[in-house]
This record gives sequence, C-alpha cells and structure tokens, in this order.
Amino acid sequence: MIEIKDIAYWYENKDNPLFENVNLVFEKGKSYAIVGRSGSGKTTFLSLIAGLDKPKSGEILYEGEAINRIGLTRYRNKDVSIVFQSYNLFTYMSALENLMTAMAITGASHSGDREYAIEMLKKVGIDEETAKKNVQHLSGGQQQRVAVVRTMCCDALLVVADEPTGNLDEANTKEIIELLQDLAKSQGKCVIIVTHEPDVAQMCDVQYVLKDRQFQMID
Ligand SMILES: Nc1ncnc2c1ncn2[C@@H]1O[C@H](COP(=O)(O)OP(=O)(O)OP(=O)(O)O)[C@@H](O)[C@H]1O
Repeated sequence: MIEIKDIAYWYENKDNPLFENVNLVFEKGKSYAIVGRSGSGKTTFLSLIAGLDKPKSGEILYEGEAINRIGLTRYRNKDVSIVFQSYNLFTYMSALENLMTAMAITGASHSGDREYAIEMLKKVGIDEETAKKNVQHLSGGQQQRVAVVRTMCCDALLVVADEPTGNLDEANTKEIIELLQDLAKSQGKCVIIVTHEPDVAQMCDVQYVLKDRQFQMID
C-alpha cells in the first residue's frame, strides 16, 4: 500500500543524511514496528510517510500514486491517521465530541453517526457516561484508547503511531498495541508504530531497525 522508493532525508543544519537509499514496502492488514536508537530519525521517517514533510530525494507512493501528486493536504486528511504519544485530543471536548469532530473533518463514512461513535467507545471499555466527560478527566490509558478509536472511526487506511505507549503502564501498553493490531487484522489497515520498547515491537508482524541510515528487517 505504501511504497518507499529510494528516499533520503537530512536536516539542512546537519552534515549527514539521517537515512538514504531507503526502499521499503508496507502492506495493508499488517502491523510494523520501527525501532532504533534515540536520534536515529524514526520520527522524521514517520513524518515523511504521514505527508507532514517531504523527502529530499526519492518518492513515496500510496496505492501506486506519488503522495505529492495526490497532494499532501488531501493525503493527510483522507488517507492517514496519526496516533501520538501525547494523545493529541481536543482537550476542551469530550471523548464523544473528539470522535464526532474527527469524523466530520475527515468526511468519514460514519460522519454524524453519534450512536456509532458511542458503540466504538464502548468496544474499548469507555461507557457512555465517560464518553461525555471532558477528555482531561480521563486517565492516560483511556485518552489513548480514545485516540485509537478515532483512527478506527476514520476511513484512513494508513495508521502511523509515534511512541503510542510512551506514557502508559504495562497493562495499558498491551491493550493499546492489541487495539492497533486489530486495526490491521479486522479493518485491513496498515499500521506503522515507532517505539523504543522491545515488547511492543515484538507484538508487530514485521520489525525494522533504523541503523546506519538504513532500515534492516529484524528476524
Ligand atoms: N526540525 C529539525 N531540525 C533540525 N534537526 C532536527 C529536527 N527535528 C529533529 N532533528 C534532529 O534529527 C535527528 C533525528 O530526530 P528524530 O526525532 O527523527 O529521531 P528519533 O529516532 O525519533 O529520536 P527519539 O527516539 O529520541 O524520539 C535528531 O538528531 C534530531 O535532533
């Protein structure tokens, strides 16, 4: 679904590229982990896949079409959903309002369907009463579940997650990764997770390490 063709990237104020000659394919229905030492460029790589920045050379194809041709704004809105370490929910809204807003902004097929949003939240253990509370009154684990449900409710087929369990305890970590796995297995999405936690990486179908400017598959 995503094809990385010979990309390189560097920041202008740095001497060396973070990565170069990168060729990778990410498929639908699979989860991927990207690991690597701090500062190796994992978040930067995710930002390129998510269309938040452009590679210096090479190109990224989504369903066979260069994302530049699709248009980065359109690609980000329609095709990509992002899960952040810090949840990135609208903090002045309830969980339910967050979902309704995300569906409306992205023009999701369930846009406007309140009952659907409530049902989806129930699936991850957030009852209707909790769903109507301001998200700041929810625990970190609950907020991240809302963020993952947000990606479930939107039609985007590509889900990228940057350290999605960085602020969570072991039990919540397992639950969030299982939910992300389920997005790949049940909804046929392509899930790419950056993590520094080996346990999280091992739960994914495919693991890559970013090392010496290259991505190497871990057996
Ligand atoms: N906007 C920027 N301008 C210049 N350099 C940057 C910028 N953003 C990141 N960097 C540098 O690029 C390198 C890669 O950063 P990046 O955040 O992609 O790494 P990472 O592997 O995700 O690290 P971590 O695991 O610590 O989150 C780092 O040396 C960082 O300081």
